[in-house]
Amino acid sequence: MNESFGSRLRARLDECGPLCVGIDPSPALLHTWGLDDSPAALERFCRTVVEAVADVAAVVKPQSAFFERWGSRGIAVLERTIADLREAGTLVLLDVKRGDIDSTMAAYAEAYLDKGSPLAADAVTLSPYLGFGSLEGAITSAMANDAGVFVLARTSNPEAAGLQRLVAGQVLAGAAAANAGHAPFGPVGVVMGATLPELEHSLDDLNGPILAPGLGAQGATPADVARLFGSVRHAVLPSVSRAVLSDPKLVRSRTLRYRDECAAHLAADAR
Ligand SMILES: O=C(O)c1cc(=O)[nH]c(=O)n1[C@@H]1O[C@H](COP(=O)(O)O)[C@@H](O)[C@H]1O
Repeated sequence: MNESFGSRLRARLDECGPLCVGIDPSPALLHTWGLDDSPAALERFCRTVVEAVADVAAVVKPQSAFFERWGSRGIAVLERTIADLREAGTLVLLDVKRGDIDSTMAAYAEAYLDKGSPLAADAVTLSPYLGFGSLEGAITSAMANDAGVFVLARTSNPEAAGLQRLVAGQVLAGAAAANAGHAPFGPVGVVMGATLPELEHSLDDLNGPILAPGLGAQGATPADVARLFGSVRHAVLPSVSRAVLSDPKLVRSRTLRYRDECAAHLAADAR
C-alpha cells in the first residue's frame, strides 16, 4: 500500500458508490439475529456483514465500543474483522473517536494508524475537544502511513448542537489547512451528521471527505444527504449501521438500496 488515503478513497467511491456501512454489533442486534451475547457470536455477526458488504460498500466502519465491551476477546474479533475487510479490498474506518494531548495521541496513532499495528485501519475517527492542534501528530502519522482521519465537526446527535456550533468553524478551518494542496483529497475528513437541519458552514474549501452518519435509525434519508451535501457530492460518504444490520438476510440488499438511493439523490439534487 503506497497510494494516499485520499486516492484510495476516491477510487473506492468511484468503483462502489457513496456509502459507508457501520458494523455495530450491539447486544440488541445480536439478539435480533438469534445469537447469544458472546465473542463467538460477535465474530459470526462480523463475518456475515463482511461477506455481505465488502464488495459493495466503499468503506466499512467497525464501531470499536461494541468490541471493547468484551475486553481482549472482543479486540481479537475486531483485529480479525479489520484483517478480513482489508484483505477483501474494502477501506476500513475504525470508529474510536479518540482525542488527547499530543504524547497520548502519538500512542493512539501508533495503535490505529501505524501499518505494523494489529489494529491498523485505513482511517480513524478523532475528537477535536482538546484542540485541533492536539491532533497534528495523528494527522502526520496518518499521512506517513497512507491513512486518513475523520474529525468530529457537527455530529448527528441532537445534544451536540450547542457545543459544536461554537467550534465547528475551527475544526473545518484546521482540516482545510491540513488538506491544502493534496489531490484528489487530503487525509483529513470531517464528520457532519446527515441529520442536521441545515449546514451552517461551507464545505467548499475542505478538500477532504465528509462522513455523514445518521441515515436510517437516526432519521436521516438519502434525500437529506443530497439536500445538505449536494454542493460537495463527490466528497460525501453517507454512513448507515442499524438500518442495514437489523436482518442478517437483508444486509446486502439494504446496503445496495441505501447506496443507490444516495447516489441517485446526489446526482439529481446536485447544485
Ligand atoms: O463517527 C461516527 O461514525 C458517528 C458520528 C456521528 O455524528 N454520529 C454517529 O452516529 N456516529 C456513529 O455512527 C453509527 C450510527 O449508527 P446508526 O444510527 O445505527 O446508523 C454509530 O456507530 C455512531 O457511533
